Amino acid sequence: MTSQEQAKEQRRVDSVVHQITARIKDVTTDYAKARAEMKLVQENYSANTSVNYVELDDRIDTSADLQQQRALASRLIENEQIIKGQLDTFKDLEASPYFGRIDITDPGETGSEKLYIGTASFTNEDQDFLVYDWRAPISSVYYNGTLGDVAYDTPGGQQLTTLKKKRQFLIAKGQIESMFDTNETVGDEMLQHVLGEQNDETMQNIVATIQREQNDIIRDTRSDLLVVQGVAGSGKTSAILQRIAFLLYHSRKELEADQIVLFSPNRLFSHYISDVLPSLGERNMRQVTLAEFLTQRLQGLDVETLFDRYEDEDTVSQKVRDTRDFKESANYMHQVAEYCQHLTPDHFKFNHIYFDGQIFFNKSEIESIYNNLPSLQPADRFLRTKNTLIKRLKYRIGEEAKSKWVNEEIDQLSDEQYHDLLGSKRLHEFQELDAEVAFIARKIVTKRLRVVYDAIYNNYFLDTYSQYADFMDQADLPADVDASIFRASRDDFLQAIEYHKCPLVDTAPLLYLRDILTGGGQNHAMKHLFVDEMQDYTIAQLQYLHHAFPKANMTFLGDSEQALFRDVESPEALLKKLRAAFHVHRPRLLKLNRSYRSTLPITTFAKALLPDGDEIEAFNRPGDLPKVIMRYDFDSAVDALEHQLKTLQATNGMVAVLTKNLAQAHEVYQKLHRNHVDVSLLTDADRSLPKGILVLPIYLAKGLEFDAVVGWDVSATNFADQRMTGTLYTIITRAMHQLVLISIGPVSPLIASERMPKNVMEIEHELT
Ligand SMILES: Nc1ncnc2c1ncn2[C@@H]1O[C@H](COP(=O)(O)OP(=O)(O)OP(=O)(O)O)[C@@H](O)[C@H]1O
Repeated sequence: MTSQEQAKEQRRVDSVVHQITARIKDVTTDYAKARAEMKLVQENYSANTSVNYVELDDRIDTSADLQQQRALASRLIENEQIIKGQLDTFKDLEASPYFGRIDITDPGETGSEKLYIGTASFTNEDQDFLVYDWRAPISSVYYNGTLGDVAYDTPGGQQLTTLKKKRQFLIAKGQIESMFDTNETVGDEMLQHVLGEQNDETMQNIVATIQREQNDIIRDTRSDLLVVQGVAGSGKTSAILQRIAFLLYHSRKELEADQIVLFSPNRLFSHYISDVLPSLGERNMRQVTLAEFLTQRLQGLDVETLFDRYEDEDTVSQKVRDTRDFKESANYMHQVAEYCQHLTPDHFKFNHIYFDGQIFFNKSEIESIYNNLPSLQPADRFLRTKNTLIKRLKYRIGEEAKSKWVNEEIDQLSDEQYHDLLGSKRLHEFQELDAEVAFIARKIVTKRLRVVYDAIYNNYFLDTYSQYADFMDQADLPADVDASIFRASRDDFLQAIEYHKCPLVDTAPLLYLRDILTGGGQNHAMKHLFVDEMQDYTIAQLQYLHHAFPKANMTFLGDSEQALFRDVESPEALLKKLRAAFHVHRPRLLKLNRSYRSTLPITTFAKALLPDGDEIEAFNRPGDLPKVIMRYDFDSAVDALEHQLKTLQATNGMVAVLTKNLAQAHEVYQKLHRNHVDVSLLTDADRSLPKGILVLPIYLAKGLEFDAVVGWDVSATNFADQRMTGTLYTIITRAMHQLVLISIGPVSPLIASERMPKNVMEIEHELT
């Protein structure tokens, strides 16, 4: 590229930046005005609330007034936020207005048109686009097309054009740092530059360098189930976030950020990705971990997490595993649904409803209400039972209101308490005093019997735990499941419930059963459901999520090779299972085989670990060979670790020691800490990554990446067989630039295998 050409492009950058700066000035003035207006309304609002609050007769007028002011305030807040958002976007554009240029010639035209593409659109006063948003229909030409004729989708249908030139820029602080012309989707020079950088504490957007196959995921608006199998570091998480930004842009009117939910692997991850959408001018979607979601739905129970399960995974027998596999299968969930559909009233596990230690509604009464209803769907019948109970409760409130104690209580009321009970009713609104007293009496009793109402409302009259145990008693077991082990798992469930705990394996079927019988638990407002690290979910859990968000399109992303503590499943087999379980219309499987995160030597090493690692395509970024260090006792292994950490820290920002489980993380952390090494131990409760050296179990590092990684104790004892391949592979692929593995005693057969070429690593034995 000639320097003349670069100077010409720089002049355009200067001109665009100049116009953006001018716009920032205008918008800053608008913002100041919006804030001043907002402040005025707020002051007015608080003055009104304080003056009239105690004057009873003014209450109603004031509240109407207040409501108006509240509405005005929320409009102003919204306005202020929009202006603030614009301002942030323009400030980002001012530093780096665009990253790409395409020259296109439309059919029938002779000359070509230059379009510049950036993170957001910018138009001048004549409404000419100086920068196109990366999500605009025309921008897909930049990501998808090689030079020549290309087609792109627009709301009006497919359009054709000829792509004459594609240019990439790296612009910082208004200066072009480098630019390249490329015929590829996005040229490798640019990627080399971006990927070679040190890790930031949070993830960055990748809009300037989105690859063609990632673009397919991002711009898919057709599929109702999109399953992405992507190797470690292939940009699955990045693709999710850019996809969300894309969907929000394309359905501005119909889709809000909080109608999108992302299930993320852990809380650290939630923090790690939190800056991406704001950097693209969008609000973050909702984020939840599976453990948080289940705990929220099973309030009062301490739900076992996947992390708890990993901790004692080594001790589980094959027979127990078979039972667990059954309970996590689509077949089991199907049996739950069938059971609920065919449940007869005499098999319902109704509970008495108690008040003050006495039975208030007897379960036989509840059963007979249910029994006398026509045979509808279980949930409808349950709802009607609930309504009948509420009616009966109201009747009993009416009766109770006539009793002596209530009258006595009314006599004891102070004026203020009396007014409070009247609520929105006004004094003397009743024609007769008796009516007013009767009203107050009902209020008193209603308040007293609130617990009964709550018990009905919250469906406490159905003992879902016993019901689920009853389901297990009649479940149809597959041949490989041992009846006595299954029976024991039923007893374990009931025993856990006694202690207010719930085994993870039972959560999805239990919730499913509860929802079908009681008609709750479905969120119809959610339009998109994303699951990252899908390989860590069971089919039963995914099926429950589909049930819980029935209107949501689903995007599931994962890497079957990163399944922790279990065997790998092919993506095709998984899609087949999902298809059968979900009854979707437009499923699609996409694969990402190119890995971007790690250097070539690290990816080559990781590939060699996997039986079908050849499918992984490494991005060619140079770096040191991974080091495997063997020591023969814990103390000398820690010495080696300390030494390595010192070296790694000199050239790397984020260094992590990754262990198989929390117990080992504790052990290493304590020893390092005692030796005065500045380290932090991360646990499930942590939400952000501190600076310096980190020690954490691998399951908390899922989805994350570090400049340098030390894999702790990759010995034959710790990583004994192929069931640990996924765990080891996940550890290795967290490293961007440097990787060290330390083994106490002989190294794992997974590393010392025939398949592993010796030239992919540097081995250091302890000299004894
Ligand atoms: N097109 C791209 N341009 C620039 N960087 C990219 C691109 N795709 C991926 N990356 C970078 O590669 C790294 C890995 O991406 P990401 O975390 O999205 O991968 P992943 O498939 O979710 O990984 P894993 O399954 O191993 O957690 C990140 O640093 C990301 O920024």
